Amino acid sequence: MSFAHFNFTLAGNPLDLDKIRGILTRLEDTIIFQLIERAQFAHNPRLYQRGAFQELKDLGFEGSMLEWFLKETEGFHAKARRYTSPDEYPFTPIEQLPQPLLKPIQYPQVLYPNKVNANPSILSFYARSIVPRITRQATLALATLKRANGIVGDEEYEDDGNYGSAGVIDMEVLQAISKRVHYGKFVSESKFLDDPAAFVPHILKPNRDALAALITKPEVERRLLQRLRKKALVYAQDFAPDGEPRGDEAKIDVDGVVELYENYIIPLTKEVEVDYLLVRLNGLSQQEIDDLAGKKPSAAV
Ligand SMILES: O=C(O)C(=O)C[C@]1(C(=O)O)C=C[C@@H](O)C=C1
Repeated sequence: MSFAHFNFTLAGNPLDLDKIRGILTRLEDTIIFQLIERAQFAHNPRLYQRGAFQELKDLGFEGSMLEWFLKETEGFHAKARRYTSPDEYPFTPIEQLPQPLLKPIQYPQVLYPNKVNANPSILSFYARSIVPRITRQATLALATLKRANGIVGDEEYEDDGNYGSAGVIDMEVLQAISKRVHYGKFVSESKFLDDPAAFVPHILKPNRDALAALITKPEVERRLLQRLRKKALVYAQDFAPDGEPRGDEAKIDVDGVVELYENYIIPLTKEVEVDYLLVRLNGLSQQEIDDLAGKKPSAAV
């Protein structure tokens, strides 16, 4: 017997909102720890620039080194059927990835069929805003070291040459953020089924702002940001051999982690929720839509 199909929701009702929020909370830990890992290295902007490495151009690859890492790694993961799971989304266009070698798993159809994919936005904000922010300390330390060793006037002070190490961590951060953001579809389906009549008119119109207002829960966001700051403060501590906190400089810019959630991860999750709702009635008959529009809410969320 295989339990693989339970993994993406840990069994039970996959649309239980508390359970989905539990998955989002667990992913906070993953994201914070991976950002701490990435913060050890300098910015290394060449990783994110298209065509920065002649070696890749010689291979006929036009994208950035990070995109190359993603394509190669996701190619391998695709063979192990990673992207057949409803909560896994590759950054490389799926048609450029190999077919799974393993037989597909028959996942229960929980989400309404859709093509919503926020990965291009995630990749762009991560490279443009997140990496420079969380690597600032490491980059400054590198510049100081280079200056102390007489390497002055070096424009590449943000570059420590650890492209492999930094890029591998980047991929892990990106995959965790992507999973988190695309869980918005499960959140959205759960909210929709809870009170379809509230959503149907705004989907038919369509009215993004009204849908965004329906899915937004300010108190949940407020508590999330509060919890995230506390977690980041604890995880960012260094410990002495006897287990006492050292009180040194934090291993990560805690404000940077909170801003990442506030300015990018939560807004993008909401965008995915709204985008998903906008296609939620596609292909349904008028009768089916009327039935949904006439349904009573099951419980307050
Ligand atoms: O928990 C929810 O209800 C969600 O929709 C998820 C989320 C989030 O990204 O964390 C997004 C929108 C809500 O305002 C609250 C939280």
